[in-house]
Amino acid sequence: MTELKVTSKKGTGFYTRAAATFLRGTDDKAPVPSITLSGTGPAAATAAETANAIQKQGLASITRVETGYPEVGSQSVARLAVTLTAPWPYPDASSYSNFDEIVVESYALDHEISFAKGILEGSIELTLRAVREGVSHVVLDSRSLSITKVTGADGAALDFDVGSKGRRSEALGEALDVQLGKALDAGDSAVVRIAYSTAPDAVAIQFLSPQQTQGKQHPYLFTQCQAIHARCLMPCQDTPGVKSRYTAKLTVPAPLTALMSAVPDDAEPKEAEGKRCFSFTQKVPIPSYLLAIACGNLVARRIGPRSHVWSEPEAIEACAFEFTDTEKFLSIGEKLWGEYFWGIYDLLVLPPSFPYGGMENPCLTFVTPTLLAGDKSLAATVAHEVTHSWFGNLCTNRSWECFWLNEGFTKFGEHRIMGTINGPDYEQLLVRQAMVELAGDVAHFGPGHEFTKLCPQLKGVDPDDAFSRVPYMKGASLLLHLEKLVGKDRFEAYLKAHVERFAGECLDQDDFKSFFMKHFSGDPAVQNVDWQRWFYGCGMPEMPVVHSVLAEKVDLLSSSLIGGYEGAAADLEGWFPAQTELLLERLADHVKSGDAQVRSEMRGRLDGWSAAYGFDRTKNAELRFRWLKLALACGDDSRAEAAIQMAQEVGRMKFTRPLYRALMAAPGLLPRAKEAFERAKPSYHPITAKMLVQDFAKAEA
Ligand SMILES: CC/C=C\C/C=C\C[C@@H](O)/C=C/C=C/C=C\[C@@H](O)CCCC(=O)O
Ligand SMILES: [Zn+2]
Repeated sequence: MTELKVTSKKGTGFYTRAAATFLRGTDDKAPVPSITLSGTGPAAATAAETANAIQKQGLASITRVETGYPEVGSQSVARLAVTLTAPWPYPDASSYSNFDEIVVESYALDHEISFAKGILEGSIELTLRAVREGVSHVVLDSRSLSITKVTGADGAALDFDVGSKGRRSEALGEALDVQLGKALDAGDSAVVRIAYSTAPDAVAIQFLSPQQTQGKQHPYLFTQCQAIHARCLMPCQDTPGVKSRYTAKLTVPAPLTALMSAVPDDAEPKEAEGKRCFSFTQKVPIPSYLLAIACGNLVARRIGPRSHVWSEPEAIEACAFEFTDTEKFLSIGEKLWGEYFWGIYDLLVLPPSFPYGGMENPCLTFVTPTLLAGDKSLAATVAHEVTHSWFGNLCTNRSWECFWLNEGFTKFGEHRIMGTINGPDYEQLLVRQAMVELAGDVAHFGPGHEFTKLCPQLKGVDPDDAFSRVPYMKGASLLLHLEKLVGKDRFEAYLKAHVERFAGECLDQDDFKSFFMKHFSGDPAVQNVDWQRWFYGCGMPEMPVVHSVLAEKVDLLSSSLIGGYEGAAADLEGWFPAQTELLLERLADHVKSGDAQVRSEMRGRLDGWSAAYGFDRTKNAELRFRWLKLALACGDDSRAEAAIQMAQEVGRMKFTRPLYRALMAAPGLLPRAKEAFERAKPSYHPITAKMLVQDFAKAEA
């Protein structure tokens, strides 16, 4: 093991310089397994800061900072495990694009959707602006696109290559490098037009046959671009660090309707020769991950002054009923964070294979049909997506390494909106419930895992692999912590100022911190925030202090049930479904932390609980999912079929992945789970299928 030992009372700068000298002096083909930094100070913080500084200088990729910091003699030692790699040459860990030299200001899409071939065929015209002197090429992200022609503004062909200079990988796809035919000065514009078609197995797109839709008459298509799947749809700078305006023309078979994350140009499409042509404009610059397309037999109902809900005709009444609170969420958001910027706020309820609860596509949030509980009880997801109108869509994370700036702010905002409606005690209940779920995800990765950091490193990593509740709830925990330091009113004023400052821009954790510290400049309350630990520390964050009578009621009932009380329907009278969710989480925690005897005892009580509370009959997907997971954790094989059925019918990964994982973990059920997965695979969205293939590979390894 090659080791650098630095023993000093000096600070981070000293360590960083010493580590940098050491790294530069080594043969860069030989990996350096570890560097040990020892110091008499708080070595843990120093190690984390050093790792961050080394990374920021592009000297090395730090695989992990070990936690533990044992005492060696009188010193506490922090160990940095370092893998020496060539500095990352691109401005974003998840993109090959050279957006530090030239940016896409706007683009125009022109596509025909071919359901027969399972592809989109057409072109994109990019308007570029150089941001450096002498730029002669543009590098775009792409994945499996068939590119037929690349031309400039005058129609003359431009040279291009795909995946050259090692810019091709499983995680990032292939760089499309286009020569502009001249060197641009900073501020100069250029136009590039690319004719291409998408691949039939594009991960961003799911094509559904008529049989897979509710109406069974027409095909359906929808996209999911977050995090880095827009490159399967179009050559683009697929980084949240670049925002562009777009227009689009979509030609689809009649009588289908096309929708996009934009405002339709016309009330009705142009129709001719069995085809319909829709056009759209998104005049607010957005990052590539917010591009979205849907096409199917779709109808709309008005649900508010600026909102419609869209779905297949068979579900439209249920959808219109479920989402009537949308305008309430929007107007609370406006009070808290300022003007709603996007004109319309429509919802599209997708088929069950939609992989997420919701996706904040501007002007047209996509949501899962698992929100249709029939009693509006799961509409908090809409409050979440509405909150993205400010946090994420307007003030955007600069890269996926600071995804928490989208999701942590949004989770905080979602809870605040729901708390404004149902009271602060309810908000605290949601926080408590979300922290339980966060603990589950941290335990799943392991408490020292890179992905448990608020700002993880993602070089060479598929962001889908890093996705968890960490950016959501560790991020929201940081905001709750800061709010506690400065007080609620001052924090609310700060959030408004944050939106004003970063609207239309991108930010990372350093921008966030600088602005926060400037806003509260000189305030002693914020001088001791341990930013390093919040941003780069692994594992669970400090738990927000939660006082919730609603949550206490849950604790009381779960203790009674665990203690042998049989339960009665009246126990849950007047309860919010979120309380019942927490109850089921609590019971599952008890089972997971117990031994075989505990599992068997709890298994024996399941039928009684279901008789009392109707768990086996619930139509609420959140409750059904938790109930089935609890049953599997207890070793109750009699409910395995119901779990398999839910995992097969619902493609929302929040449910599908843990259900399969629970089945895989149950003694003897792995082959049955695998067989069920193989049968259902053709109906899953490609992202869900990809993640499940990985989950099964891990379980079988
Ligand atoms: C630190 C993590 C780094 C990068 C991840 C970035 C994107 C992850 C990618 O997998 C896409 C995520 C899309 C999420 C969309 C909606 C979620 O808020 C839904 C949450 C789960 C659910 O309710 O179903
Ligand atoms: Zn979100």
